Amino acid sequence: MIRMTKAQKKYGDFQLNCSLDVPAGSITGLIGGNGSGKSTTFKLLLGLISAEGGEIKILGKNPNKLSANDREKIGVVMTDTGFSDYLNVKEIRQILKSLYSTFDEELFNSLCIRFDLPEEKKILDFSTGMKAKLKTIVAVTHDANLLILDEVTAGLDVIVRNEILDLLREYMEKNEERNILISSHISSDLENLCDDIYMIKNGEIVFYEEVDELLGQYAVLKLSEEQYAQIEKEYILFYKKEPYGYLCLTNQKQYYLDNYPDVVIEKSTIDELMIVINRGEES
Ligand SMILES: Nc1ncnc2c1ncn2[C@@H]1O[C@H](COP(=O)(O)OP(=O)(O)OP(=O)(O)O)[C@@H](O)[C@H]1O
Repeated sequence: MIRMTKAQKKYGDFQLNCSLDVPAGSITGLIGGNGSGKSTTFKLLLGLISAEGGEIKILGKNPNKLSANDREKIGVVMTDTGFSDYLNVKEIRQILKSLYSTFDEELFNSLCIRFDLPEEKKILDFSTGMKAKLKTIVAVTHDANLLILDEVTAGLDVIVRNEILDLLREYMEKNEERNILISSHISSDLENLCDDIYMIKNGEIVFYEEVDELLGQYAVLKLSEEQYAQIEKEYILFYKKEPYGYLCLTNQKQYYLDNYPDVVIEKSTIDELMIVINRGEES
């Protein structure tokens, strides 16, 4: 559904050079710190900016060649796009009706009721959570095959975040050909939602793995200087110097459990993996 091969874009000192693949039927996460290139990647995919090199395919086409019909099949949430703040839900429903032949008004109405979105209040007076819910409802109510969601959960409390994640799971359950590409810097959101995760740093993909593998086989080892000097480093992917010694990321947790019973091996979350990868060195 999505294939980017060395897609390039330069802004001053920042150089994006991104390759990623999102097959149909999956939820893929793009994770990275501030300014790592997540939004730039999404803008390239949607043809909102043009690439300076590489190849980009979305729904099998170059983003600039997408027809209006193709665009109906893509649901989008971007941080800096959306409807005018002076519109209300009622007016937005009318716009969606004329914009999308596939707009599901019944679903839109029921989701607005479920998420307590008032009909007459201007978006200007919506809270951050209400705006995020509305943007997500818009993305999932025109029968899109693909959702591209940039930081849809940013700035939301844990309850609203979970409501939105549930909505995305329901969207996926309706059709096994659907898929989602979602970016976030809240990795726990992605851990509970995605099938696989790309990590982007300084415009380049530095890491890719399936979430089941990440949670099953990966671990962070906490080593003293002495332990670090002695340990087998073949299965250490990244390491990070700490005041007490080293944090090391491995994808062979069992090997270290079996062979180094004295080493502290933490059951790692994606947040911890991300810190070692982002702040550490490749082994
Ligand atoms: N239109 C632009 N003009 C100049 N520089 C830009 C422009 N858009 C993005 N950049 C730069 O490109 C880099 C990547 O930005 P991008 O918005 O893609 O990061 P991000 O990973 O989405 O960050 P965040 O999580 O903070 O939203 C940053 O250094 C940013 O300043």
